[in-house]
Amino acid sequence: MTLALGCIADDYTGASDLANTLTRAGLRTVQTIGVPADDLALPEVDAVVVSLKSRSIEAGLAVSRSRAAETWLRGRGARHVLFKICSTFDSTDAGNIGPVMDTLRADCGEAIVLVTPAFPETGRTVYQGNLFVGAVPLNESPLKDHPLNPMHDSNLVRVLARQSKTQVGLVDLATVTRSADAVRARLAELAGKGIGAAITDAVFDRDLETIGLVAAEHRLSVGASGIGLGLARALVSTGKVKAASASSGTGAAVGGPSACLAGSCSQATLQQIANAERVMPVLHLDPEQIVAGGGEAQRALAWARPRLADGPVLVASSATPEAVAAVQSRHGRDAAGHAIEQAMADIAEGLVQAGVRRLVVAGGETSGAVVDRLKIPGFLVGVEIAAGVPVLRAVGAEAGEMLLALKSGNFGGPAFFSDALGLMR
Ligand SMILES: Nc1ncnc2c1ncn2[C@@H]1O[C@H](COP(=O)(O)OP(=O)(O)OP(=O)(O)O)[C@@H](O)[C@H]1O
Ligand SMILES: O=C(O)[C@H](O)C(=O)CO
Repeated sequence: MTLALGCIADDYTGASDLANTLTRAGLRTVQTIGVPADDLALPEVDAVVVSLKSRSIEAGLAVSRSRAAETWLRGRGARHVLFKICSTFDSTDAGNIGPVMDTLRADCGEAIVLVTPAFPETGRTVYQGNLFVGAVPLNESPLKDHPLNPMHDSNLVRVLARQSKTQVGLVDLATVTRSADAVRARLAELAGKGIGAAITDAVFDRDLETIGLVAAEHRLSVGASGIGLGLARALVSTGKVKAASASSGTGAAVGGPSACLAGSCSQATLQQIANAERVMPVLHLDPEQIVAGGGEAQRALAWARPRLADGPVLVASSATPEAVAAVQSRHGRDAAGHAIEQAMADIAEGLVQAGVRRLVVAGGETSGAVVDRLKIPGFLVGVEIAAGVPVLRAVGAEAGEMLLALKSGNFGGPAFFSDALGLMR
């Protein structure tokens, strides 16, 4: 295997999102869970997205796991590595984007790293270094209430500078729209001043194509699916990769019972759950019972099992920012988050034991806990359900043939759960 592009994603939904984008841009792509075991049978691909559950863990651990992934990717020919972060730059001042970027940059000897979370397809744009979610700045968006990484500053030059050891500069939109050469010159100017990272403006896909052309000449970049799109288009347009047609289906039908799990507390997911209640049974978990070890997962499985024969069910821990804050104030943000993630994993394990082979999971951390518990080592990318969310076919899963959809909290349309199950046959 000689990779054209290696990617390290800091959560599983983000990895799935990026794998979807690369596939649709013509790169044969596979998503792995962690660094793959040597005996995992992977197809011949142009890109590998190594999924880590590293976004909200201690920075040192995030760095060591990212370095192991980088070593594996570069050992398989990846000249360029993309460190895939959230399009809403989910992180705190304690890390992890800055520390991981600093280490990967030192490892590959890169003078300066292009950084942009822009992903216009999902309404993420960057202007003068400020990240917008739709029409509002990041710090005025629902991401200000994120349970684990609340975002209170939309100026990413400031945000990254607080996390990184290097100085952080800006490549503004006027430079990006001027030309790739103008971007190259700006990067050289910044690097000449000892600046090691540059937040790069992007508002349209054409800006990402310019950025991707320049980024592909470097060894490392940091961003979301948007820069992935730019890199993929650059690899195809420069002839480094022969574009492959994206999957038109999800392969052989899997069948069997289906279920949905929602741990994301995003505004989008809350709306999607409310809409799902009109078409499938929905159980809302009690986070207090989960944290107290009150058998909430067992209660959920006892509720779900007799309903699976009649159709899909949805089990949700998701709650409003106010309710989440109340739970966190009583039990601590990390403790509450971890306990609920593990309860979701318990429920997923029980559902698979009950025969479920088609599973939709909402939330990156939630997906990480579920996929790890199901011991799924990798995924092939199927059809796109919504921007940033494909159907995934498990590779090497203990349970055998499975289809999953790992939905980023903020992604998907109002009827996402039904839409997903309709494509997961
Ligand atoms: N009712 C609740 N109270 C407190 N915390 C909760 C509750 N429900 C879920 N959580 C926690 O909130 C966090 C949600 O993070 P997760 O990454 O799963 O969703 P997300 O951030 O919306 O998704 P993405 O990262 O894909 O955008 C998890 O740690 C989860 O355990
Ligand atoms: O870039 C995004 O928003 C990705 O989908 C993600 O990282 C979700 O956790």
